[in-house]
Amino acid sequence: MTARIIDGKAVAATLRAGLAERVKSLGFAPGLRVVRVGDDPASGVYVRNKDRAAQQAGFDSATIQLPEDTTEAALLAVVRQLNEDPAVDGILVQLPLPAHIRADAVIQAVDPAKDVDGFHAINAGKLAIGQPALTPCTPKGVMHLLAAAGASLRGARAVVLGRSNIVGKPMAALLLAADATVTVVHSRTQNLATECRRADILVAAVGRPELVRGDWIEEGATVIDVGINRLPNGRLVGDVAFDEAVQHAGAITPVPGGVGPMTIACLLENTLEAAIARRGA
Ligand SMILES: Nc1nc2c(c(=O)[nH]1)N[C@@H](CN(C=O)c1ccc(C(=O)N[C@@H](CCC(=O)O)C(=O)O)cc1)CN2
Repeated sequence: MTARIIDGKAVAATLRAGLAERVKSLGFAPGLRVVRVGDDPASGVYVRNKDRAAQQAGFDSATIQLPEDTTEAALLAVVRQLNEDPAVDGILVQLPLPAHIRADAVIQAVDPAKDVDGFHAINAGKLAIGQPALTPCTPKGVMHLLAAAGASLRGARAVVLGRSNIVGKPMAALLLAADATVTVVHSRTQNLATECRRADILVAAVGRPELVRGDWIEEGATVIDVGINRLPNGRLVGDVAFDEAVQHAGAITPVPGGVGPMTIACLLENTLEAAIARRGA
């Protein structure tokens, strides 16, 4: 079997075009502010791409760039100012932050109504108990990809590889809400390969280049690769050994061009949702 490739760039472009149409009909431009601290080069690329995508879709978007030696107190003051600004609907603090800043303190300082990353404990808690919430962009993007691929989730065995607050845990909650039977596995799980082989739907989000081999994949399974790992030779690979996996999966996302573009499209979707909820539009 050779898997069908799930084209994240195309799905993201369609989602962004639909959002741009909805923004046009709003009569105001939803406000997004992305805060970047320091000079991490990958973050620089992601933040520029977010800003460009937001502006193209008609959002009022700007990046606030702060120096590497910004103190936690100074960053918290910026977040508080954005919380108070009525023109701002969505706030995102780009991660990773420099080591001297406690990321969690910053995440919990964002007004939950403007938390377009969906990382605040209020939004994470609502998602966990099945209430409407701003939902983390990457797992939300995965759900869009699964829908675009025609994956049927009800009663399917879904395995999430990774247990981060940003991807693994919210991913499991979203799949559970869609009636999948969900197992979360991680670096300490015994017999990872055997666990993964049980999956009809496998979401790999563990941050280990090409950890998932072809023989970890059930014939015909849908494989979503959230990993974005840069090898020393500069090549970008996922958490799944794509050339092997494509021989077993029924459908698979590539890296690049799979989940990554969806993360940005879903940030715009969250910002529009936050704007509508805040302004009663
Ligand atoms: N505050 C947040 N920080 C981070 C998040 C997040 O959701 N919120 N996620 C990641 C980075 N990220 C968005 O911020 C992100 C990563 C990758 C892509 C993407 O489009 N990747 C391309 C490849 C790009 C390349 O060449 O490097 C792809 O996969 O096709 C978008 C967004 C960590 N931080």
